[in-house]
Amino acid sequence: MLNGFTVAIDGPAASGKGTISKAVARHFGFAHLDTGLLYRAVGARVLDGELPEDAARALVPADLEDDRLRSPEVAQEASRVAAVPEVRALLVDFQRSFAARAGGAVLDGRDIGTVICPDAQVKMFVTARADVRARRRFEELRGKGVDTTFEAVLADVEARDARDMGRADAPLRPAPDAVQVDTSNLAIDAAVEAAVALIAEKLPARG
Ligand SMILES: Nc1ncnc2c1ncn2[C@@H]1O[C@H](COP(=O)(O)OP(=O)(O)O)[C@@H](O)[C@H]1O
Ligand SMILES: Nc1ccn([C@@H]2O[C@H](COP(=O)(O)OP(=O)(O)O)[C@@H](O)[C@H]2O)c(=O)n1
Repeated sequence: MLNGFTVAIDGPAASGKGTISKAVARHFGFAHLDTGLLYRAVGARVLDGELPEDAARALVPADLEDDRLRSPEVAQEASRVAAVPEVRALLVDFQRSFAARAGGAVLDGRDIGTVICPDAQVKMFVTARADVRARRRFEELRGKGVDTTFEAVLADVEARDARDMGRADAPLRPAPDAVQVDTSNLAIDAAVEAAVALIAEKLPARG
């Protein structure tokens, strides 16, 4: 009954998209796709010497399991390859098929509500101040043993935001019908509750 029910969650780097997406997927039993991983996997292949378009064409599911994908170096390369229209075009079908799967789906990224799933039943645009996002990502990376500084993480976040908002193809911006949630002063539980309430309102009546 929920076939094709899609939740689109977009926003800048480390705003909390993934955290909210995972939690609502668990809550409603939806499948979840972190679309950033696709661009990160292309970026990782490019760091290994492939050309962006070849890398996007060669992508296989196992690429998404690579431990390196969460590193700041791969994040930077991901935002570079994400500005290449051919790369974006090669990733569209996979994302749309995922969105159409049985049982409902939540996809998080930059252009889900604007380009990939413009007809999504629920659209959220998650934001937070850059210093707050960088602080959270810094703590997360430090927890994983990555050797970095708050300043370096802030620079990464700001550089990627600028590139993601400034590109011509599918720039990062809220869809006109997206509900904007600023998590700067919102705990994870409260952010998840807001998302759950929003989705519950739009779910088709059961029974
Ligand atoms: N509302 C919040 N309050 C505090 N920390 C948060 C909140 N949302 C996410 N985080 C933390 O911030 C980091 C980035 O969140 P994540 O969901 O990975 O962001 P994104 O998917 O947008 O990059 C994670 O370590 C996560 O646990
Ligand atoms: N739908 C998407 C998802 C990610 N991306 C790109 O991929 C990069 C990494 O995305 P991500 O979601 O994994 O990054 P974080 O927000 O987790 O830091 C972003 O900076 C974007 O350049 C995109 O262009 N479109």
